[in-house]
Amino acid sequence: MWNTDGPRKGILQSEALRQYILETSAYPREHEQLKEIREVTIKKYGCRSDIQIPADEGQFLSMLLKIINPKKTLELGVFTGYSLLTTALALPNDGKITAIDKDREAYETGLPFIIKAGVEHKINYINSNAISVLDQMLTNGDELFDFAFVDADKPNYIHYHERLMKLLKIGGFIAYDNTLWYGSVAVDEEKVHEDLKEYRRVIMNFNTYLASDSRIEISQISIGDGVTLCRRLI
Ligand SMILES: C[S@@+](CC[C@H](N)C(=O)[O-])C[C@H]1O[C@@H](n2cnc3c(N)ncnc32)[C@H](O)[C@@H]1O
Repeated sequence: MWNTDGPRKGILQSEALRQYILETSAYPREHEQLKEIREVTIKKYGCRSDIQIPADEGQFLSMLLKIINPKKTLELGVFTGYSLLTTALALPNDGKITAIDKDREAYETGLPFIIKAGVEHKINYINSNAISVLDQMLTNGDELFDFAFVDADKPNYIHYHERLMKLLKIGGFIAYDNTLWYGSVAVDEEKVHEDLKEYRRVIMNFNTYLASDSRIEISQISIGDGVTLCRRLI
């Protein structure tokens, strides 16, 4: 099925199928406070709310975390906290998440629901530019992470990856969001809407970069807007 208008015109992507997955399996099982974050985000940010991860991706992330059972995790790109609350709920009681974002107002929009869910004690929120925080962690020689979820500015993904290769334990995982860029990666550039072109190139370059990185194994998953899961081997 093809979208017929808007910035995703001509992109092979089934909105109907996506809606089916959300309504049949994701929304009926969505945690009450995740639903509240989703709704308050739509109310405050309108169309821009679609930068938060969708409910089905949240449930995938939650299951993945329960399998990995990490104690120390990192999130780059929090926005109003949908993926953050998902992670905090999935972590064991002694698990911690360091969450970095430069937009405090967005974080504070979702914070009342994180508090209501009773998991704020697992969160260390840092209101800053992610690259400078990672550089500071490298300088400090901080304890290594078991898991990282990356959903911040796409042009920095390669820079995040190089830092995370030093900040992640061997055997640890990184999940990169948006690695299919609304499906545009699979469409010829001339058919892609102008609004998607710049980051399409950035994401395609990043995907090629990851595919040739022998320090990791990877699996690219078509959920949400695409997630690439990496495991550090060396
Ligand atoms: C796609 S949104 C994150 C969505 C979030 N994971 C969720 O589930 O709602 C991207 C976020 O990255 C943040 N961001 C972008 N560039 C950043 C940077 N250089 N350092 C820190 N945060 C950044 C933005 O402020 C924005 O809140």
